[in-house]
Amino acid sequence: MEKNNLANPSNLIQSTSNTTKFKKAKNPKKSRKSRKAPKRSQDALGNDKNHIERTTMDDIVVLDDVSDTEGYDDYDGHYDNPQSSEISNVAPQLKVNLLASNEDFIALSNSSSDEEATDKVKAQPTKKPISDGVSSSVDTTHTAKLLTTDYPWIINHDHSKQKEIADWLTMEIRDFVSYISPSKEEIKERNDTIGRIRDAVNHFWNDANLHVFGSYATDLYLPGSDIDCVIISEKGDKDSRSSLYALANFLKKRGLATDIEVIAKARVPIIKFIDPRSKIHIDVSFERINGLEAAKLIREWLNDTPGLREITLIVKQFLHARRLNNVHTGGLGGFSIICLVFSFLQMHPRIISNEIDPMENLGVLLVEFFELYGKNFGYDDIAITTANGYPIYLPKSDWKGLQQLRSSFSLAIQDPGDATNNISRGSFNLRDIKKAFAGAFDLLTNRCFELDTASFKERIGKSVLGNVIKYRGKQRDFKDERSLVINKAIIENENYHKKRSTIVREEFIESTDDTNDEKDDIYIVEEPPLKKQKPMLKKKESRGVVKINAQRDNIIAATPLTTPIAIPGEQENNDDYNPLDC
Ligand SMILES: Nc1ncnc2c1ncn2[C@@H]1O[C@H](COP(=O)(O)OP(=O)(O)OP(=O)(O)O)[C@@H](O)[C@H]1O
Ligand SMILES: [Mg+2]
Repeated sequence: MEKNNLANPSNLIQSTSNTTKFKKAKNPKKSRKSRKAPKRSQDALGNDKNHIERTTMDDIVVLDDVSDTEGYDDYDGHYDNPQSSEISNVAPQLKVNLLASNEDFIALSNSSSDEEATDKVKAQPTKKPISDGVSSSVDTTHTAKLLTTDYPWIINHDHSKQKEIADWLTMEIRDFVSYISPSKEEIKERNDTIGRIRDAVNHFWNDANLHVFGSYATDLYLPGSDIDCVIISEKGDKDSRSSLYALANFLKKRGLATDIEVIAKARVPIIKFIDPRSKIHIDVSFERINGLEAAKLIREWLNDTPGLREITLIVKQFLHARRLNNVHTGGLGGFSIICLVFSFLQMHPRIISNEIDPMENLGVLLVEFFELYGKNFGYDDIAITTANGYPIYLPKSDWKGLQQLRSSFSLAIQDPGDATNNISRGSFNLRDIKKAFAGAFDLLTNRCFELDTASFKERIGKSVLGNVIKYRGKQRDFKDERSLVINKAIIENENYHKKRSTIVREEFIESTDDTNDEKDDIYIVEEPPLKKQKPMLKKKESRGVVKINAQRDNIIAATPLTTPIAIPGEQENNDDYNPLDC
């Protein structure tokens, strides 16, 4: 069993090298691929994890998960990264070295066009990288403007003159984020894609609508990320095997879907396909609102947590490039990554005390993130959860409903929308994830030391961040054009929640009116009817002593699990919300 010290961010501050010094807060705030069919996967013990029966009907792959237990663990929208045979087939020791030395890099985008581009890049006579592997030139003569550098975010963005290497890293992180953030065309393409599929769904089922959740509804997508959607209907009956198959067939006949897979019997039944026009991978699930709730919550986290988007995108790219973001093969999914970064930033002692401005210290924070989850975190004993909207650490033994884990050395993150759900339970390859994070910490700190002692001349054309992440694919502009085109998925998700809260309020008023009629002037406040209490956290309440104590006591908060905050009149499956009214 692997034992670790408990996570203690205050240790991290001391252990961070002089080359990655924090920058004090200037204005401290007042307070705080081509789609492949999934492979049969094995669990940590080598047992067949999901007994998938596979048939093909009318070119649609139908997958039946007869174990019917795992749901999101198996079908979570991450088949976009078929396991790299190069990595999976190497001997374990070598694999570790590859992960730690950043030699396992796989290009960023999963869309077939970008894969093609990547292949072309490999075929190009690329300029031989200088000794540190960095080349800052771009082959502009080639019509497709393919990159001949692994670190394109440094092109025309030279920060080598920065006195503090930590500042240099912070600037590179910002450049990377603006480099991979979506252009007007990309946002429009995603909007149009969803529009086409929604029209088809409305046409096929007149009581149903398509909603978007996941990274497109939170603006946390990388180029080539899939789009997660859910169909919700008035009748609530669209999750049957026959409905899934009928819709898949309809989309195919309309020319709206290729490479279709129907995964009907998982806990979360799903259709996966590629939109032929945009080549974007789409996942459609059915009759579940929790993803829509999570999208709203994550957007609130993003508003309240400076640096969350930046560090999350870097970590996502870091894991994506190592094929460690695929839950199906034991990697860490997007949702878990966001929770880890949110928890790290929200519990950082120097952010809590307003000593530092996270946006000015992204570099050190990234190094510390890798140190925390690569070296110090107590995976054996500690779970991550939220209380009153704030993340806290919780001894695993205090999480009463925690599902059986494959091993005590495993990540446990409580779903903020469902206290019984450990969202990282499928991430059984924690050893490689942890090693990759630890390796990234070593690589980044070594790089900082190396560049700190280098002359300005020696630093030219070098990258700090490029020591741990790379980008290959089509050349992009440094344009974050999210403010120029509306992301319709976000607007629709906001409208969905507005509409939903209006219905909930009206129902509540109606139920109290009835009471008044009957009892005349005897005023009785009735408990609103609850089908099932769901602990979806609302906006943050008081941070109180929970987190402060958690920090001081080595971040073990012996607080009870998230207190359920019930929404009056909420019905889990039938919320009376008519998506067509939106
Ligand atoms: N294990 C899980 N349990 C419950 N809900 C989950 C789980 N995994 C994913 N989800 C839901 O699906 C949504 C999308 O998850 P996913 O892991 O695809 O993240 P993402 O932000 O879309 O990242 P990516 O860009 O890599 O697809 C989450 O926001 C969450 O609502
Ligand atoms: Mg997704």
